[in-house]
Amino acid sequence: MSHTLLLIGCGNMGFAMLRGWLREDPTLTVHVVEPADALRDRAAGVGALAVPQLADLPQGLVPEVVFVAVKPNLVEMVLAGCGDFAARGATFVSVAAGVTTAAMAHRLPGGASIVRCMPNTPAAIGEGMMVLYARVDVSDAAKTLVASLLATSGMVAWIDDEAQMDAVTAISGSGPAYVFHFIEALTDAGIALGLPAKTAALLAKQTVLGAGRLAMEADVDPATLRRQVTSPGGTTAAALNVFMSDERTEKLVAEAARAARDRSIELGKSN
Ligand SMILES: NC(=O)C1=CN([C@@H]2O[C@H](COP(=O)(O)OP(=O)(O)OC[C@H]3O[C@@H](n4cnc5c(N)ncnc54)[C@H](O)[C@@H]3O)[C@@H](O)[C@H]2O)C=CC1
Ligand SMILES: O=C(O)[C@@H]1CCC=N1
Repeated sequence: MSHTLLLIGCGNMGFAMLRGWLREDPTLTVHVVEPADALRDRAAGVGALAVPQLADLPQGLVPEVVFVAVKPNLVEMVLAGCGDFAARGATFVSVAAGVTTAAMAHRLPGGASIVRCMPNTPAAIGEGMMVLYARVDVSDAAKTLVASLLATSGMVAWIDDEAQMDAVTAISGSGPAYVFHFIEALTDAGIALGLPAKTAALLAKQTVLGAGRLAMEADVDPATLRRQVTSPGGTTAAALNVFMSDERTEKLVAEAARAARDRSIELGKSN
């Protein structure tokens, strides 16, 4: 069934979702509000109807879902201009890190239907991790619609405790950047060991892709998969001795995730 959506903010995350939606379902009508000319053109290029500001949208527009993908400090200001959509029954979905549904509700008419989502940028290729939290007053029909739309961007999971959203942000929201950083480091290591840059980059990317898919599809856990690569006294053991001595990697990753979680909490307090 065809749906009418509104996306406010079409930067990195907004466009990643938009591209996923329209690739999976070209019958969707997606209005976009995005002040930056080049980003509006990019949105129009994948089939959206893009305007610079809310006031430029068609009169009487009835979006079933309003996705808000602006920076956290702008969410409340944007929502303050969306009262008419709430009155027409829209469900609001914010992807902003840290911004609570209570802060959103504060800017919308009473009883507005509000969902919070923590997506990630692999949504652009239908491989996102889309984590959702709905306030108690969101109808089952609205939840089903939001989940089905976001399923076009990847895997959907619900949480029922909004406080967990800060941890979710630290793991899957920011997580792609950690993996990209690892790919950069593995590529640089390959180059340092004498591989041509293109070869090193290909090996690093395909290895991360293949390992991720195997971890997802295998019927054993990642620790078992790791052991299957590690011949006693072999090359992998030599490398893992570096990664694993003093639980170096675990400590580093835990510290990084804590920093992201703490920043998410701070972003919530400053709104
Ligand atoms: N980039 C990522 O991987 C993820 C980002 N998020 C969240 O998504 C939100 C957006 O982040 P990014 O896309 O990375 O930032 P971005 O800066 O790439 O995109 C924000 C967009 O909002 C536009 N904008 C500014 N004022 C506006 C207004 N009044 N009306 C409409 N659009 C306006 C900007 O021109 C910009 O294109 C943030 O709240 C962030 O916490 C969540 C998960 C992952
Ligand atoms: O860095 C950020 O704040 C956003 C939220 C999760 C990923 N990017």
